[in-house]
Amino acid sequence: MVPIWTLKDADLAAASGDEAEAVLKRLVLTIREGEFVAVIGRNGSGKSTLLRVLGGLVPLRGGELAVGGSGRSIGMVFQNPDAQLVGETVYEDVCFGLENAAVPAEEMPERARTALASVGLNVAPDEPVENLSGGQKQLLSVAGAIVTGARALLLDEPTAMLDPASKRNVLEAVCRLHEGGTTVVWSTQAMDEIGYADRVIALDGGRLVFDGTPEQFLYGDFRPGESVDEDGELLPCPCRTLGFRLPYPVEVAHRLVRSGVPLRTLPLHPDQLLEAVDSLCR
Ligand SMILES: Nc1ncnc2c1ncn2[C@@H]1O[C@H](COP(=O)(O)OP(=O)(O)OP(=O)(O)O)[C@@H](O)[C@H]1O
Repeated sequence: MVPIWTLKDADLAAASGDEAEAVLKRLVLTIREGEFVAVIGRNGSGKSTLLRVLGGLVPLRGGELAVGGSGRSIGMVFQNPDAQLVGETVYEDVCFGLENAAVPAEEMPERARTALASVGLNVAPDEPVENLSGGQKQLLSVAGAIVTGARALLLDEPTAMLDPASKRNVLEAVCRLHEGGTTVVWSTQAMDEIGYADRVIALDGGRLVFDGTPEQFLYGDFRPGESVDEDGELLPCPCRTLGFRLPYPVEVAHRLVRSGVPLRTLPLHPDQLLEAVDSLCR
């Protein structure tokens, strides 16, 4: 797969420039065409900064960033939608990116309608942006990022303000784009979202502390069908070691395995857990 972003020893200081304040520290990372990368970490760990660096919004202080392939055709969603919404109305805002991308005027209404529908933003196109709720603004900013058909998306906690149904709409819309080949970098605090990615990277104090698959992050070295010591701890895995909470279905799976239930798959989502339990009962 073609590399899109390659970071070598990337360093970035906070505004003070003090080494102790560094926000990215010697980061070595390559993100390739077609990947769906979930970026996780506590508040202040450097997730937004990393996305801004990849998006070319913040220059590095040290090290290198090479950008290739579809890294030049990106759609971005900022953590705070107010920092990115520019139109007075919903329609104007979602068309802004289309104008910049020189999309013919006659194509705009249909493309805008499709993008708004795909994230499930059900408001009138002439609704003033200032009347939208925080979550509706977040949906609008996701629609604005995907409307141009960008081949790479940088999404900074795009579901942080969304209700469960809207969160699902956005996840499904982004998963559909990923299935069509779009590269996705998605930062999140929500552990239940990382199972949609095919790669997880974890940051801690600006350093990369994990880089692997969701299964490795959530189940460590455990393999389906293996048994564990019933008196032992839950399965050791980077998610727990790094102090994050397991997603609920994964925690249930860990407990089932510890109780001697021979799960044949490693569920990441609630429906996969149901399927895994169902298959044991058949
Ligand atoms: N413009 C800025 N000026 C100075 N320091 C900054 C700036 N932006 C971020 N920082 C610092 O960089 C560090 C990483 O911040 P960043 O926003 O990247 O973290 P994050 O992981 O996205 O956090 P959160 O989950 O709270 O959004 C923090 O210590 C923060 O104080």
